[in-house]
Amino acid sequence: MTATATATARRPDAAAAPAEDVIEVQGMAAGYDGAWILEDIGFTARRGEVLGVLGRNGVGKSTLVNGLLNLGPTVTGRVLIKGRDVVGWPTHRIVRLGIGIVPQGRGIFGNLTVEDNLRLALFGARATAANGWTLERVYDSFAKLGQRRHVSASALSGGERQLLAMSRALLTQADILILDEPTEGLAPMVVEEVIVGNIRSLRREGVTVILVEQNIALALDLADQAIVLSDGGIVFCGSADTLKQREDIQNEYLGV
Ligand SMILES: Nc1ncnc2c1ncn2[C@@H]1O[C@H](COP(=O)(O)OP(=O)(O)OP(=O)(O)O)[C@@H](O)[C@H]1O
Repeated sequence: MTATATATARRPDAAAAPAEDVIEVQGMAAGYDGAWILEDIGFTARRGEVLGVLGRNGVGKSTLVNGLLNLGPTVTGRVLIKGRDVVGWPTHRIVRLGIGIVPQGRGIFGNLTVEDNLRLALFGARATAANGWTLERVYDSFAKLGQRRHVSASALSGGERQLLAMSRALLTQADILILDEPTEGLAPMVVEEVIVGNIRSLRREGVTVILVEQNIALALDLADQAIVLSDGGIVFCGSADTLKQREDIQNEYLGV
């Protein structure tokens, strides 16, 4: 049922940076209270690529990505982030390697302004080895946030909240960004205008994106590589282009 594979296909417009593996997972199990949700998980993600994490509701996608950061689930096996095995590390130490997460539900402070939300993220950032993200760069890259910097975050639209959450993660100096269902609850036009374009530009800048998505068409459009989870393991690991052609896998495991 499970499969471990390293997928290597790259899109022609992939970032020019060397395609080093920034995440390498081997024989990982993750679960809660002594019961494993996922076992024998193995995959790699390369710098500047989008990796889609797909599967039906409740299959363990959030458990997997939260496990990478030691954010709740119990994890065994090997989780190498930029070559360091982080299993057992506290989350704050893992984050310092340059990996950020935008959790499902976004995790922003509604009673603070947009700018205060961003400044809080900067406050916790590494003092050295910065990835170059500053408030000014956020406002340049995500113009909508610049226009609304003094507005309370609770007044933002769903798409703007998602941008704010992504920006907060980038300001912690992340160059690996985990997005857990970024399109959830957003209108199709907002998804297209706000999410798709910005994920593409992050990728062009060399940010590695781990994209957990229920919207399979969108994920396959954005992703270079994909893994599909089912029954506690990986049932597909390979290029998004291959998965696009595997209607059997899409039908059986993704309900397409
Ligand atoms: N904190 C927790 N404690 C115990 N069980 C949990 C916890 N979080 C999730 N689970 C269980 O782990 C399983 C996988 O949940 P998870 O949220 O990882 O799936 P998912 O694929 O992300 O689902 P969805 O697409 O609905 O967000 C579910 O059976 C869920 O009930």
